[in-house]
Amino acid sequence: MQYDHILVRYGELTLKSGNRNTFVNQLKSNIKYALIPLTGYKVNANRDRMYVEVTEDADVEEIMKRISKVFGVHSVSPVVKVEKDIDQIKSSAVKLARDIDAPGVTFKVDAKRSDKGFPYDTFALQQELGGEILSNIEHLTVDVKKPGYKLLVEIRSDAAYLYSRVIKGAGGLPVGTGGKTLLMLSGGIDSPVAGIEVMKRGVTIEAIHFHSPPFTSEEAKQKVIDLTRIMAETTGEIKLHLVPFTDIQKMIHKKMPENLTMTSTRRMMLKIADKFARQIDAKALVNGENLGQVASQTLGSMYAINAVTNLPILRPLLTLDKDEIIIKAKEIGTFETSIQPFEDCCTIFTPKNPKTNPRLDKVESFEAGTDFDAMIEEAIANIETLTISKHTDTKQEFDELL
Ligand SMILES: Nc1ncnc2c1ncn2[C@@H]1O[C@H](COP(=O)(O)OP(=O)(O)OP(=O)(O)O)[C@@H](O)[C@H]1O
Repeated sequence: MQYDHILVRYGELTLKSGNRNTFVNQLKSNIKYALIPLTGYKVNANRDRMYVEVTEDADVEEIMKRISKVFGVHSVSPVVKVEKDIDQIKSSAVKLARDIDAPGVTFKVDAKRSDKGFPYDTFALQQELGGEILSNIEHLTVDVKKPGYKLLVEIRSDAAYLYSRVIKGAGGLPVGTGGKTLLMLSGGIDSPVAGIEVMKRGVTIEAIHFHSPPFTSEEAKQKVIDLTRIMAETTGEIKLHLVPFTDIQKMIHKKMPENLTMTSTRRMMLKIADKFARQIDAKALVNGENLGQVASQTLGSMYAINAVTNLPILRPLLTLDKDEIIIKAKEIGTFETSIQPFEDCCTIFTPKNPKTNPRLDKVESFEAGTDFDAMIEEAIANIETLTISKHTDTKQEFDELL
């Protein structure tokens, strides 16, 4: 069957009646971005739903797959649009039914009529179309209770729409409608998943990454670029801020007792993220922390680390098990990149026995002996910012260039 439109149903947008136009426009622009560089489509949006008109040579399956991954999309269906004329509707219904025709297959016609002026009510329409299909197609039989296929017909004000498939969308809200956050992005499994989770609620992210060359490699930096690129696939460009962290890490190791270096490292990262978030007008920080997973993520550690900021910290993975996070990382496509073995600055400087319940007053008094604030200012002044989109070179392409 040749489909001429893809019907896009909105998710929670229905709840946001006040800002509906803003939401719809943002979703439209996010969908257009997700479809680059495909051709053969035109996106038409109205307050209730979106129709993407597709030409005969368009790759309808790929277009649907991409749209279904955009946050704010509840579901998509490939549809045939015809005039509200019973003969045209019948002929399209038969064509659709031919696609599912096979021995033993059952079906049911489900009609909806928002145009009450249409001469057939839903029951009569179902009868007409069911009868037409049965008399034209060899194998199909009707089963109204448990049909193998549903053939859906909607009679709306502008036209009639027919379809049989409903593909689940990503849900959530369109990215760009919920303010800005700063994601603390390591090269690990968790933080990219945390970023995607908050984007699902409509917020935009910029990412901040701490690296310590020459202790961390170019490959480790490229890995973070690759992760950002995957996150940017359906959501638009993401700014990635790379903070030179070597001097601060060296100083921490020189001045702090070994078992407090990890706590202090996290506090310095958070101080920088806090200051920088304010500069870019981000209203919250996001990280991939998970309660109890490692020494820095016990309640005691979080208390001592968190004390340096009063910005909200969003921790969307806080209560998940590692295997649940891995499933999500595989779904969004970051897992394979995250497990590449290039070391992060925290891994390299990890102390043998980090304190799992560090005392805040002790950490603060040790830190007070060093002018970390000046070093923090310097690190922020030397941040390198990259704008990453789905067109940014991947590590593989980057390697091929060398
Ligand atoms: N080098 C870094 N740059 C930016 N943020 C970082 C960095 N290292 C850690 N973080 C932040 O701190 C969080 C906890 O990091 P940690 O390495 O302790 O745990 P993790 O559970 O292994 O997380 P991940 O898998 O994201 O690395 C990360 O999820 C991330 O948000």
